[in-house]
Amino acid sequence: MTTSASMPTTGADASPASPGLKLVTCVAVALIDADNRVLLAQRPAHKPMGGLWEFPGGKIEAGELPEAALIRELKEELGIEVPQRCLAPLTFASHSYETFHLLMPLYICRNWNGMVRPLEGQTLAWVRRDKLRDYPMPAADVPLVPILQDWL
Ligand SMILES: Nc1nc2c([nH]c(=O)n2[C@@H]2O[C@H](COP(=O)(O)OP(=O)(O)OP(=O)(O)O)[C@@H](O)[C@H]2O)c(=O)[nH]1
Repeated sequence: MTTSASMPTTGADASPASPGLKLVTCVAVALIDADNRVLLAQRPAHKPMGGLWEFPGGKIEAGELPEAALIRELKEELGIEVPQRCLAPLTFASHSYETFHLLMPLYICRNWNGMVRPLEGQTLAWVRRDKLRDYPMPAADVPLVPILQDWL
């Protein structure tokens, strides 16, 4: 089989052996600044997977399109306005956690309006390509990092 940099990756535990696992659809973005750095946000300590670093985004609500959900989350979390045309799909995560299966498209975006601010008290970091591995991430995100690094 031929592989490509943008080939989606599937978590090792994602298999039909996990029937009944709730499917959670979430959407996330790698925001890339003028210095080619990527924005990561640290999950608050009190939340599941607290302390890990993730791409900004969140759950898609019922009846919501993925891009609309992402635009909404970026406004709520970071105070930025992202035109839909500035969101380009990169890859996706499909990963079984213990209590749910996460399906998460990952977009990339280089252009937005406004200044990125941590509106939910989250810690933010602008991370260079070769430092991405220094930031512990949720298991679903681990296979996304080399795809993003190839692209950067
Ligand atoms: N935004 C985001 N979520 C991720 C990433 N990787 C990953 O496993 N997730 C998981 O996807 C789900 C995202 O939903 P969320 O951000 O709306 O949920 P949450 O647990 O932070 O809070 P909430 O349940 O109060 O809304 C969480 O379970 C989160 O751990 C990622 O890179 N970005």
